[in-house]
Amino acid sequence: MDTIRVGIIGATGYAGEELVRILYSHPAAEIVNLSSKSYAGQPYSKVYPSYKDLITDDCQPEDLEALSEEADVIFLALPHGLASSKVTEKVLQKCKIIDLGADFRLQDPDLYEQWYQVPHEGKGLLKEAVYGLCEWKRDEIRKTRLVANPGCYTTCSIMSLAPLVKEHMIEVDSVIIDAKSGVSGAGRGVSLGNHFAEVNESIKAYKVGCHRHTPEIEEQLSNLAGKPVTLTFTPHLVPMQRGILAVCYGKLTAPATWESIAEVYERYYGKEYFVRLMAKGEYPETRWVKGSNFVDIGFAVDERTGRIIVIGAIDNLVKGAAGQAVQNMNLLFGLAETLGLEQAPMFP
Ligand SMILES: NC(=O)C1=CN([C@@H]2O[C@H](COP(=O)(O)OP(=O)(O)OC[C@H]3O[C@@H](n4cnc5c(N)ncnc54)[C@H](OP(=O)(O)O)[C@@H]3O)[C@@H](O)[C@H]2O)C=CC1
Ligand SMILES: CC(=O)N[C@@H](CCC(=O)OP(=O)(O)O)C(=O)O
Repeated sequence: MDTIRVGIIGATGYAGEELVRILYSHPAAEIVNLSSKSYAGQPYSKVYPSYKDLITDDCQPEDLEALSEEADVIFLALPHGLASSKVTEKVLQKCKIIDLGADFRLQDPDLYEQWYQVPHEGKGLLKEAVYGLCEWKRDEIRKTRLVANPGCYTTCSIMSLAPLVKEHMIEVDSVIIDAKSGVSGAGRGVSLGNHFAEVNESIKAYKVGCHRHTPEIEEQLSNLAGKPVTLTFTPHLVPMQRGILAVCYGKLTAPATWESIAEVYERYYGKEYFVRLMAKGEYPETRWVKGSNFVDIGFAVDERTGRIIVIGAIDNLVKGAAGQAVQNMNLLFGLAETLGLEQAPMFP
């Protein structure tokens, strides 16, 4: 097996660091570049002392074009609005790109500009960008040069709802997603709303009715449904380091039992290594997926109201970011999808 040469831009952020953690042990990958704006010239192990004696390289100033000559794949783990101007045809001719940010996720650039309030500088590349939700898009991912790695809330929500939407088993205007995230979902940058005293022993909803993952979930579910899906998405910040729990409600289009729904989930996910379906009466918890690339999914049918409640749990930094990005890399290079990603969850 040839070694895949990997560059990480934005290596000092939480998603970048999680890429480093996973790729460090990946049997077919070698990290050849760790780029940073603020820490260029400093040892990576000084930014993250957990890598003392493991990674001796310094952070490099960012130079995507030069790096594309050296690397087979480059991960971008930057705030939204930057990747769309950095990824060019010239870069893509030399290497593959996996963008962990949002710039290439929405197919419609107007929708992007409306929700993100920044201009999209790479409109010409949107057509070939593939939304990297591996379990649903693997054939397209294998053929592309540019992967738009999904967001953390979106991964958890879409994975939880997709079989029902695809099979037209829930009303497309009835979906409500009530999701909770650990604080690492907000990144390493310090902000008033995210420091310890502000989040500890409290829980808050935020960006109510206006979170930018709403159009991303709607667009992907609409593609699966073959008609527009509109939904309500409410994110919450909870005092834990990692994890997303998405509790998704929908009105069933026809009466169903737990067993009949379970049969559908089994059909779509029964052979998926990273999807773990719960038994009747069992529901996912973030602590059971922490540090792993698993998506745990459980559900209940409320026969009284005709509603279904589907609950999904992921680690936001793994299946919600770096783990899924490495899963995408494995697909791009024809490797086993699970390579380097078989870590058991960590507990507590
Ligand atoms: N955290 C999460 O759970 C998830 C994050 N994502 C996405 O991944 C991306 C990175 O997120 P995350 O790691 O959390 O964010 P962080 O704030 O932790 O890290 C951001 C990184 O981007 C770099 N950076 C910031 N501004 C600039 C700039 N102007 N030019 C170049 N580099 C810059 C920083 O570099 P430095 O400080 O070294 O200068 C740092 O390495 C985002 O798009 C985010 O939405 C997606 C799913 C989940
Ligand atoms: C807790 C928290 O703040 N989470 C982030 C989502 C992280 C993520 O997935 O962001 P992107 O889709 O932009 O990549 C937020 O709500 O903005």
